[in-house]
Amino acid sequence: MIEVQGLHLRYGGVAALDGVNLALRAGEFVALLGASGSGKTTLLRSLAGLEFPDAGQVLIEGRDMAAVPARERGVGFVFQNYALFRHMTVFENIAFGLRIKPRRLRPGRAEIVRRVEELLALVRLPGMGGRHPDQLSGGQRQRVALARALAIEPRVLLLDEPFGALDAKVRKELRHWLRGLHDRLGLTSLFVTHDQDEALELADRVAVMRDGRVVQFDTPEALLAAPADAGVAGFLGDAVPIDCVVRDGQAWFEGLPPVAVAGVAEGKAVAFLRPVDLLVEPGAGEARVAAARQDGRGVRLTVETAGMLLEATPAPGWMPRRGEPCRVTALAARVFPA
Ligand SMILES: Nc1ncnc2c1ncn2[C@@H]1O[C@H](COP(=O)(O)OP(=O)(O)OP(=O)(O)O)[C@@H](O)[C@H]1O
Repeated sequence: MIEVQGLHLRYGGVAALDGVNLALRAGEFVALLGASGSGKTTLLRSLAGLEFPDAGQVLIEGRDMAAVPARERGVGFVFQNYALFRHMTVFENIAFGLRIKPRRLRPGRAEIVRRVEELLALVRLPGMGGRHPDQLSGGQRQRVALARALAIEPRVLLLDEPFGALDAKVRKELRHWLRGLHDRLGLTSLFVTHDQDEALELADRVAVMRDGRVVQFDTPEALLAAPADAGVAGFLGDAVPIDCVVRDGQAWFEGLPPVAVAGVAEGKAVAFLRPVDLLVEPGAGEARVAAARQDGRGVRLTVETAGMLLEATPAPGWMPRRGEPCRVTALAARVFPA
């Protein structure tokens, strides 16, 4: 559906894209995840036809986009803080998406009214067409921006941190709603975020970018279970890196029992452990409860062992008390040579 092959783009001395390869299937919702400056926005803008790569190819539905201008790519685009036209009403903002269509595809006036009403209903803002952007909440404004992007009936939707500026609760609501809309409309979507929770929760597959490249492209489950390298492991799943030594098929730690590892070279290594990987039981052991509190998700536990503070998971039914001695077992670890 969307194929990116060997994409390179330099800004002066900086390789913003350094050989990007990525292939999205029709109907997929893919998150593009990466640290600031890893090239996410540049990749999205290249797909939209707003940047021109130095080398490589972008194919959409098998067609090479090199000579296809942005407005003819059939791609809808939503940015973070998408500047709606402030002097225009919501209706006019959305209609703009239709009016910029090439002349031969541009609908007539009555059709535009009908389509805008339909889009307002779709983004759950019926009857709001007469308002100006400054009379809307941030979440409502982003939905207008989405309606404007959807006005051209794109097959492909590109979203660059569309909810980045909104508070956590609204953001969470909108992302689930967006995922539903994507499914209903049968879109193929690429969603930029630097929020791993957002990526892992929403996407069918996640492309992790670093230094202008896609370093791993996988399902959320596969990314968490088998990160491609230490960089990806450290970026995902709240994992903490802990030094260890690999010997006889096990990783040996200070202050933790060894964990079986397969296929890692013997010698110094670094293990990434998430809170769910560390099971803590009450009773005499090397570790101590450093902090424990209950919240809506269960018990949040921090243990101290060998001078390290580690977030961990308490054994079922146990409410740990601060200072209590305990034993920590690592259930799994992702280990890479140091
Ligand atoms: N117009 C530009 N001129 C010069 N350098 C640029 C330009 N746009 C981006 N860059 C550089 O290209 C690299 C990739 O930038 P890009 O905006 O694609 O990253 P990003 O992953 O989207 O970052 P963020 O999460 O901060 O938005 C960065 O090093 C950035 O400084």
